[in-house]
Amino acid sequence: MKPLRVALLGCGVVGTEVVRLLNEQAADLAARVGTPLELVGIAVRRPDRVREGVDRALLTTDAEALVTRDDVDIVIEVIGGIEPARSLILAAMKTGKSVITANKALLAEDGATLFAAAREYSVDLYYEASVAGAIPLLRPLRESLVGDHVHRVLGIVNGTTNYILDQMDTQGAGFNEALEEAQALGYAEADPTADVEGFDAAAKAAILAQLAFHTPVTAADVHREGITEVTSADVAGAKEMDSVVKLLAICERVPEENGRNGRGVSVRVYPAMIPRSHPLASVREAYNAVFVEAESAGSLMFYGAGAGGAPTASAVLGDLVAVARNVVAGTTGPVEVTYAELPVLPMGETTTRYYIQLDVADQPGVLAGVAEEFARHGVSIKAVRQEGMGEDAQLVVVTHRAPDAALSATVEGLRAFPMVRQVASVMRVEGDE
Ligand SMILES: NC(=O)C1=CN([C@@H]2O[C@H](COP(=O)(O)OP(=O)(O)OC[C@H]3O[C@@H](n4cnc5c(N)ncnc54)[C@H](OP(=O)(O)O)[C@@H]3O)[C@@H](O)[C@H]2O)C=CC1
Ligand SMILES: N[C@@H](CC=O)C(=O)O
Repeated sequence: MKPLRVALLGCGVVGTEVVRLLNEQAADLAARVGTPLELVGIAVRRPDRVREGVDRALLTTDAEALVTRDDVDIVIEVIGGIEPARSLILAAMKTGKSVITANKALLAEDGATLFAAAREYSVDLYYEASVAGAIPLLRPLRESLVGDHVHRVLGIVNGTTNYILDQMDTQGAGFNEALEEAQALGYAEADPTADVEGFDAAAKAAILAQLAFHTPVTAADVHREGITEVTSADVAGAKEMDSVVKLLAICERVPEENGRNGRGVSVRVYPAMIPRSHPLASVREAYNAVFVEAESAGSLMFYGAGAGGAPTASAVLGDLVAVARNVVAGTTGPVEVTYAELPVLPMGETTTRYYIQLDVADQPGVLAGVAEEFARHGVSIKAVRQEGMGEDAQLVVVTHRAPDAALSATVEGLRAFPMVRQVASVMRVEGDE
């Protein structure tokens, strides 16, 4: 049978593993698709770079010429970033090629343009590898759960930051030392800012929210806080609470009194304390895990390798087989439909809980004064504990749920409170209700 011809854009951490799997599993892939898959070209920036196991004769720096070649059937994009990836994907689709991409940054910024093009040119756009690496997560959301009503998606979707926080928690490592290790292991993006400032997780949260709630969500809609401000004091404070700090991506419907769809969605990424008894607390190193809570299905957990060349290439190859089968059958798979126009609510309206550690002067009235500040903003205290005495006292306060704006206003008030020497740690609390 005539082989299906595949063009690869990018041959870095993920791309080299895609090439290896295509070569090593050629016979099995051909049997699964029903026809051989032939790699006909690989676009890179620096063709002279050493790439183990890659046939140099396939390399080109002219990516546009490669994707528009008449004899190419399927394009895999693992360059990353917005441009030239977007133009190349659009050029490929315009010339009738189905596309597989791992590019969460592009999907979260301008997925609507890509989905519209896929519809217009009747081609597939598959992107399982863009969220949580090897973990089959998008296809379950897009296909298996499409008949259900998803309430919440909560998870650890960035391997680099999970690795860093895990090293800080278990090894007492410093932030920079742990980041260097994550980079050496190939987890971190080329520019680690995307990981440690939460941009990578925010892009993934946007993709998850869009699929879960069938509503348009872009990275710009996501409330984002990274882990660069997480201190050893925060990690130690979490330990005292028998908790651990994790960078969480949270997508949830915000209920309204009598409504089913909710009055909107909340999509957010921030470091938060979760109890050690919570299943997400035991997600170590660069692993990812995601909970999906749906009306009929109940709670589902997806766990596995969320980053790295081989795991990500596994997801790319899964998409490749699915797309290749569609090409052989002369059809295309499901296309995203974002029919619900749910507003993404501002962070200030989202209800959260805070852990706050204060260095205070242990004088009569300090506790009453602190409690008064919480009351002034309508924030209810769940637990309070004092440690130390005299000049060296600390108050640890854990709140009940309150609008995030009220909680942060309380913290600002406490910073200005004369008997509070320092607000030593502020961390949101998730997962113990
Ligand atoms: N690494 C990971 O664990 C994961 C990555 N992803 C996503 O996969 C994608 C690829 O990531 P990764 O492999 O880590 O990235 P790398 O930086 O390792 O590789 C990028 C590749 O793209 C090539 N490239 C860059 N610009 C151009 C251009 N203008 N024209 C042609 N080729 C170009 C580079 O060429 P050259 O080699 O010559 O520099 C390189 O081969 C990204 O979208 C990323 O977000 C998704 C999940 C996990
Ligand atoms: N840098 C990302 C990898 C791909 O998504 C991560 O650390 O999770």
